[in-house]
Amino acid sequence: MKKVLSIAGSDCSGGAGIQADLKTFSAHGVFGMSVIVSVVAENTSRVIDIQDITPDMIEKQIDAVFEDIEVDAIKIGMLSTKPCMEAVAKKMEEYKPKNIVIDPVMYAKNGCSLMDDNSIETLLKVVLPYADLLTPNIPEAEKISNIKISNKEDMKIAAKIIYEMGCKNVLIKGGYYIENALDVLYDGKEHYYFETKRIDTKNTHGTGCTFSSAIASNLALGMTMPTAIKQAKEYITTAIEHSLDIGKGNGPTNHFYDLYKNGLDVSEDK
Ligand SMILES: Nc1ncnc2c1ncn2[C@@H]1O[C@H](COP(=O)(O)OP(=O)(O)O)[C@@H](O)[C@H]1O
Ligand SMILES: Cc1ncc(COP(=O)(O)OP(=O)(O)O)c(N)n1
Repeated sequence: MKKVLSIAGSDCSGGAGIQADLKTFSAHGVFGMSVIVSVVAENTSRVIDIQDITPDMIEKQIDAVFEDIEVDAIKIGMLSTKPCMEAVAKKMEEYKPKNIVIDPVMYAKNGCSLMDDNSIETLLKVVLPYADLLTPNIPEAEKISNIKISNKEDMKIAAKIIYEMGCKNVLIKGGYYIENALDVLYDGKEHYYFETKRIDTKNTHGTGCTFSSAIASNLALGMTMPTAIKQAKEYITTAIEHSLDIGKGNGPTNHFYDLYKNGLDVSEDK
């Protein structure tokens, strides 16, 4: 069984962060592991508070995984402060794992900040170079590239600017902000486009976490980058199409729709 690690924050309401990552790993048939970087008191409507795990404890969690288990891919999500970023980058340098997908989480969909604004330089200089794939959404890509993104052409330009900062591939996700759900990949040579119709739903909590974890799972399973993204795009689109009206705000996506769509038989006399 392929083994995939999430290094991210915990969303107690279950739709985003570590919880979304582990559900996504299970839905892909890979063995999921987690290093918790921050504990976030949040739900489908708001972020109440954030408590970071100490850098020393982040490092020890990463050591505990790597001294024992071969890791086939990593998804890195919310890194709220400079010390958290430095701890994770130090361990990436030490263990040099393959297939690192980094979702540079800055804000939750409800607008609440998940990253200290003063840490962006550290994110770009210390963390970004470890990314086999960086997956910013439009506001994150605007912050990183320093350009305004309003259409596909802007996405292409921003992707090139971000690629030049040192990641191996960049995928700008246009789901929430561009008319169609268009994502643009740039690998240093070519642009690739992944496009679906925009699904009219408010229940999109955790889409970015789920998408990046699906890509990491697919890379662990041996797919090439474009194929891993194409398959993950199909997965996230289905998960959004069948998203769950749970909570009072933006409900979560449905990670196990494919598993349950025909009715899971849980009878005992089989
Ligand atoms: N309403 C939607 N309909 C279809 N696809 C969507 C929708 N919202 C997001 N997506 C897709 O979900 C994935 C995650 O993107 P996005 O929601 O922009 O990330 P984030 O959660 O980081 O803001 C992308 O493939 C994006 O195109
Ligand atoms: C703990 C934690 N990590 C990341 C996020 C942001 O997740 P994302 O997939 O971008 O989903 P939205 O917050 O935009 O719905 C989070 N909320 N919590």
